[in-house]
Amino acid sequence: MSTVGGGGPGLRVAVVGGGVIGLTCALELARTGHRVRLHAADPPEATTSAVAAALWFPYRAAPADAVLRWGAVSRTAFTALAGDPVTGVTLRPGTVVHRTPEPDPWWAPGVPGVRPATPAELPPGVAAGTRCTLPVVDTGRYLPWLADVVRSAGVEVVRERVARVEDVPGDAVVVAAGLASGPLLGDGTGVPVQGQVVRVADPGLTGWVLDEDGPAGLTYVVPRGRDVVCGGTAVEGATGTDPDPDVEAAVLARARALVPELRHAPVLSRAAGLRPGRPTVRLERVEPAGRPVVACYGHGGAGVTLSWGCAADVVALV
Ligand SMILES: Cc1cc2nc3c(=O)[nH]c(=O)nc-3n(C[C@H](O)[C@H](O)[C@H](O)COP(=O)(O)OP(=O)(O)OC[C@H]3O[C@@H](n4cnc5c(N)ncnc54)[C@H](O)[C@@H]3O)c2cc1C
Repeated sequence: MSTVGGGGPGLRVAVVGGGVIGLTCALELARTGHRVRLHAADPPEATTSAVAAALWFPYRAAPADAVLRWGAVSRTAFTALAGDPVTGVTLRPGTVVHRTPEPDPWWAPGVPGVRPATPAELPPGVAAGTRCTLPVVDTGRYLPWLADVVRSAGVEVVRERVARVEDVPGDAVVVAAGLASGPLLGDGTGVPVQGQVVRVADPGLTGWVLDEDGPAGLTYVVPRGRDVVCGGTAVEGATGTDPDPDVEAAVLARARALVPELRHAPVLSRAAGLRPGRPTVRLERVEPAGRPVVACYGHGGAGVTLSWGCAADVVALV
């Protein structure tokens, strides 16, 4: 066994992908004692992960039972990180809006303290909702922090685009390259789900609002202290990543209708990204004979939400 990366005496493990999934897998593998090299085509700030709001919420990810399990592990991890401001993670109360009565949301078993929203906690014109406190991950701060922790754990980071998994050196390979993972593994079931956000100045909001089924489309408002992320869109099959001014105007109008305090908040920045959609998250050992290849991708609109739970399973599979 030759040496790849820094760290302990375990296997030489290559991780392909340096978004939230690849970084978290690399960290957990290094902490377990493996010698890890991370191959990433782009820096963290140029990934889909950097576009995410990111509220802990299991949006557009399946299967439900595994998603709840991965989500619960991640929620615990983020709750611990929220104690340290440098991580960019905070715990914030908020309301999930229900356009039709939903007394027991499917995701609620993973979240303690879930209760029906009181009328005062509901946005204008909304009849029902669920109230809870969830992690909010400011990816603009979290990803650089995570990348630093990854390097400190002895992971060697290589900025390169992998063309073939077969060519990647190592005793085991983890494919965690988001939308690019399917093509690397001959899996054609992935689909981009384009999402656009606009970030405005935070007028001092205390809570987030999520309206998945709004009459005019998906809407969320996620305050992060230095800004508020307003979204969003979910366009299956669209591949553009340039923010569209008309879409932005519509997103802002919906966000301001839900949270009138945003009416005069100036726009600070904007972004669009491609969620790695897939019928189900793929987390399995795909080449049991010979060296292990572990697939970890297809997290849809919940990659941040599932990151720590999926990384724990990846470690077990490696
Ligand atoms: C508008 C929007 C809002 C969102 N909001 C949330 C939210 O609130 N909560 C939440 O949990 N999730 C949210 N998401 C979803 C979340 O962003 C994704 O699920 C997550 O970023 C997927 O992470 P990933 O690491 O798999 O992929 P990515 O972040 O896309 O990273 C892929 C990595 O692989 C690398 N790569 C690709 N091809 C290769 C190759 N051939 N060789 C080497 N490296 C390669 C890339 O350079 C990159 O480093 C949102 C997404 C969008 C677009």
